[in-house]
Amino acid sequence: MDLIIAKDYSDLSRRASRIIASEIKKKPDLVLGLATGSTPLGTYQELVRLYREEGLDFSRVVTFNLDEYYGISMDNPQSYHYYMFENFFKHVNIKPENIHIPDGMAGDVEAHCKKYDEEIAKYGGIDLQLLGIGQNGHIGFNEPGDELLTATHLTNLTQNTIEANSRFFKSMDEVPKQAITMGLGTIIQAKKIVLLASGKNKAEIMAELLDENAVSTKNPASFLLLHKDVTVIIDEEAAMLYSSMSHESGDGSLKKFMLGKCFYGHLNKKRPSDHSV
Ligand SMILES: N[C@@H]1[C@@H](O)[C@H](O)[C@@H](COP(=O)(O)O)O[C@@H]1O
Repeated sequence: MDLIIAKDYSDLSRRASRIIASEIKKKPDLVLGLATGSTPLGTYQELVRLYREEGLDFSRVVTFNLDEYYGISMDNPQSYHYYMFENFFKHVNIKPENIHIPDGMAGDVEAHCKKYDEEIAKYGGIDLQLLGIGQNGHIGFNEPGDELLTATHLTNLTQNTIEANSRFFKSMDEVPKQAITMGLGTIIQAKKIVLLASGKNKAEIMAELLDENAVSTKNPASFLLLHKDVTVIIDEEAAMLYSSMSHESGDGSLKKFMLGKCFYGHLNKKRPSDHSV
């Protein structure tokens, strides 16, 4: 796992978009896994800018979104369909037939989920998966619990997630209580993963993820520690607890981060104390 500590949200968004752009240039028919929430918004804006100003070509890119609320239709402004079209798809030259998002109104959910995974497999799996993280460690809508499911499935949202996501809705009652999400297996099979976290409200979960070096179903994102190509990009606010804990280790080294390398992106150089494994 590589860790990049970006200066702020704009820096984080630029860095994430550059990684995605470089993968598209290497493989124009990239299979791109996409996330929603507020964190990737800046990344989408940057990608749109790269399309407009630098001709980044999405015409052969295939996308699969991580998740969708269950019980709301795609024209509902709170749906992830709506979000993706408004914030990204309608601004670039992606082909509608190359866009895949779980259907929140699917009648036979089980069959729909199965088909979603089959479709991903048909394209040879996801090349690059973009991820945000919930304050409770959820990725997609894989919530902490006693077990985590591997395949795409219908899931119940935890109270913590319902509360966190209620900021996008008029009232708590309107927040869907269920969602369709890719499973941990689908996510972890992506060839490359980029996880983004921004802001103080992600500091605790990021410290837990980066400092503990342990895998637990209580923190679904911890399974990313097992993946060989994960880049975590966080801004200084989200790194707040992680950095200070590490710096308090005495010699100023980021010694707890043993599984990969830490890179202070905005300083434009590796710190002498950084670990590379
Ligand atoms: N299902 C999405 C996740 O994929 C996302 O990572 C999370 C964090 O959202 P935000 O970036 O707004 O903090 O929100 C939702 O629950």
